[in-house]
Amino acid sequence: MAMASNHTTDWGDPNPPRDFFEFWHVHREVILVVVISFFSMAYMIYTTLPTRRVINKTPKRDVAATELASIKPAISGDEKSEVPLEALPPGVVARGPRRIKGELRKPEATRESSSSNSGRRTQVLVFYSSLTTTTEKIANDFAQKLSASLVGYAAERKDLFFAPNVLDLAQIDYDEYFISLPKTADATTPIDYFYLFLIPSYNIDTINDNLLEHLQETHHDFRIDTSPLSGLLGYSVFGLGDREGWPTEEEGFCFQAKEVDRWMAKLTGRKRAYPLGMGDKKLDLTDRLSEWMGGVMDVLKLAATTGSLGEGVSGSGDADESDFEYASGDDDDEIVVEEAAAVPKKNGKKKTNIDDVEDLGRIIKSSQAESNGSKEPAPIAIDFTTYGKSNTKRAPQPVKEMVPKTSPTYTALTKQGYSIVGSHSGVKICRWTKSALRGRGSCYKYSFYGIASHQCMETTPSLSCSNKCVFCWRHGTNPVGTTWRWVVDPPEMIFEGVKAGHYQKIKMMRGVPGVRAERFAEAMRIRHCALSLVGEPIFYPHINEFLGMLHAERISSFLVCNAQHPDQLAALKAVTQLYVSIDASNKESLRKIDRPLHRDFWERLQRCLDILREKRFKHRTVFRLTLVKGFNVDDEVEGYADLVERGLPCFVEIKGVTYCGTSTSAGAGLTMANVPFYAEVTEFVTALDKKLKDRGLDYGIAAEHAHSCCVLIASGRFRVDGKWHTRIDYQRFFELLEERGADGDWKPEDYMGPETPEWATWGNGGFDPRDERVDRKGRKIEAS
Ligand SMILES: Cc1cc2nc3c(=O)[nH]c(=O)nc-3n(C[C@H](O)[C@H](O)[C@H](O)COP(=O)(O)O)c2cc1C
Ligand code: SF4
Repeated sequence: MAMASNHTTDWGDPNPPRDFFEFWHVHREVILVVVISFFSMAYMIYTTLPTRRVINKTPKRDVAATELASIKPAISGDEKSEVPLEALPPGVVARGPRRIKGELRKPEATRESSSSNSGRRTQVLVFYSSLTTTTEKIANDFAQKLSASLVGYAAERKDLFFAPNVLDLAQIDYDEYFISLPKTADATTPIDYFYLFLIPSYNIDTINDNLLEHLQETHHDFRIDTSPLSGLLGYSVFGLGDREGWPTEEEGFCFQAKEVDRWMAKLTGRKRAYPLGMGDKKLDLTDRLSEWMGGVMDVLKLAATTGSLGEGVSGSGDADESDFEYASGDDDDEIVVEEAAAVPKKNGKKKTNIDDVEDLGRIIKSSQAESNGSKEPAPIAIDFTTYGKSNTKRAPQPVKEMVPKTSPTYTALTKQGYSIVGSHSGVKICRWTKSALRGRGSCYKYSFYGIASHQCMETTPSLSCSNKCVFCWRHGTNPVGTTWRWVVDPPEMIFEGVKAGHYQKIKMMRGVPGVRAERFAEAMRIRHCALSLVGEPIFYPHINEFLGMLHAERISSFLVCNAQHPDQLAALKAVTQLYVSIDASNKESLRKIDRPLHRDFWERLQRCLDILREKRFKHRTVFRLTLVKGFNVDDEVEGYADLVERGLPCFVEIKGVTYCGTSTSAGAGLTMANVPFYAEVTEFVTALDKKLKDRGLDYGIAAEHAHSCCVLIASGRFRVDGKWHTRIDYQRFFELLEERGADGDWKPEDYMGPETPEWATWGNGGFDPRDERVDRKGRKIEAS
């Protein structure tokens, strides 16, 4: 009976159980239901809060619970265009009990549309530390200049800034600025804060250490959001140091500014508005500072106008921020063995083979609908590469776009980071450009020819090509064809479009950890153009006009072609350096490796070599050999020597194919095993050099870039008094061009540059000593 009564007990039982176990036994079902319901409700409430990281606790540091200091709005909303900058009263900072909370990132909506009634103002705070007063003076002077510049801008744009406040880090309470943002008493005048830091470095104990400790502790304090300053509009740091005592960054030059920059990235959750600047007070402080200030001003105006830092590759607030590295495999025209690029799924089917002529038909069809709706008359198709009989019976076809926006090719290319310009051109920034911006090394073309990688634009006016090379890492994305059968975009449009695309991508690097302000500023002036991205640049019917536009802006041109378009090659006007890719030394090997669409591919290659031979006293001509083990290395040295003898190029670049990824390339069976070791590349180069010498040809091994597995053989024409001069005098090239015109008469020797730096010459590795060596994860590599 007792048992039965226990089972039937409920909240109304007049005989409640006497001990805990009895109670549990009797009420367990009800208790469980209540407990589960409670937790479910709590969870639901928690997950629907606007921000999940609200911590309603006082931070570990004591914060005085005083009234908020009141602040008069600087101006009323309707007066804003006439009222000058007004200094923010020092009492602006909040002193009340603090509710530390994280913030969701603001939507990147432009402020312009709402600025008239938002009444937001931007307050720049210039923090500095100083022991021997250099930075103090600079900070005050800097703030004055900034203020003057903002007054002008505010008058123009009706956006008002408060006058910058200069704050000595030795005098302020860090809690007020670095645990949360200063708050204003007047909620109707919301203020956006922008922090600037001027930090000298000291390897002795100074106030800098307190600041750094504070930033670090705040980031690690579990009671505070890891990015409590994410509401900042932006921040940027400038370091002062002395290279006399601390010559390099590794030896401590500006080390504390770098640290402040790093911790602020974490605390602000990626709000680095402009790259870290650094100046040496005895050498270049004025130049570097004004450069940095110029950049900061531009970003400030943008941020104040739009409420955001604009598009960008975000920096990182996470623990690995200094190790942030990009996925590689996007080096310029490097040939890379990698996983075949997957074209987006269509009807659930993944397409991994290449777009070929049949695919083009499909692309054309898909774009047909688009152009049918257009009222524009279709441009006339140009077929300039095929000289076969024309099919007179075929009905005239409307001309289509090579890469229409709706095509899978477009989607795949943009996913890979290309900006497609018009309907057949592309631009992308290569990993060396990114690397050079961060002082982590430039591409081999810097070592060999003095190309500044951070000022180099990589582009192509034709995404289409006439080969299907087994190692092409654009498999599945680039269209192919033997004839130009597409709409032809005007060169002006391509030129403006690729420049805009390039600059936009550079700007996106602004917040990336490690980007140097100095290089960033330089990168905003393109000096070189590598026409080699993907596809075949001379396929584009207006390539000469396009080159003329580059040169008119004093942008050098390195043009790479695939030795399949002899007529276009012959008609090519001046370029700074002209490349022909030689992917194999004999017909069979070339067929296997390049899988050319032209039936007379070998004859075309031979004709191209003859043209190059003719041009060698006009252009700097280069053979590019890409070594793919198992395809074009073994037993081919003799054949390559024959080709060199035939074309007599100024230079022969020999490069091992690059590996990136794990699987085979487009069914061609390429794996890591096809990537030669550097020792194998050098062995091949030595053998080729010997063969050339045996034939009495004046060539020698001039330079190397072991990092990219690349070696340069040069003609004796570029050896002066026993020293190699493989670099280019770009200034002289443009002078010659401007004096004598694109068809003018001059020789490559006329714009031969200075001596190849010793570190780049054969036997010395080729790594620029100014740069820091890091591995793929960004870890420093010690010099061996
Ligand atoms: C004791 C001492 C230590 C220094 N340590 C470094 C250092 O580690 N790295 C660096 O780049 N500069 C270092 N400097 C150079 C200062 O950062 C540089 O002179 C700076 O301009 C000083 O700014 P201030 O006059 O505002 O204090 C040091 C200078 C002194 C006097
Ligand atoms: S030449 Fe220019 S595009 Fe090519 S790898 Fe170097 S920096 Fe990049």
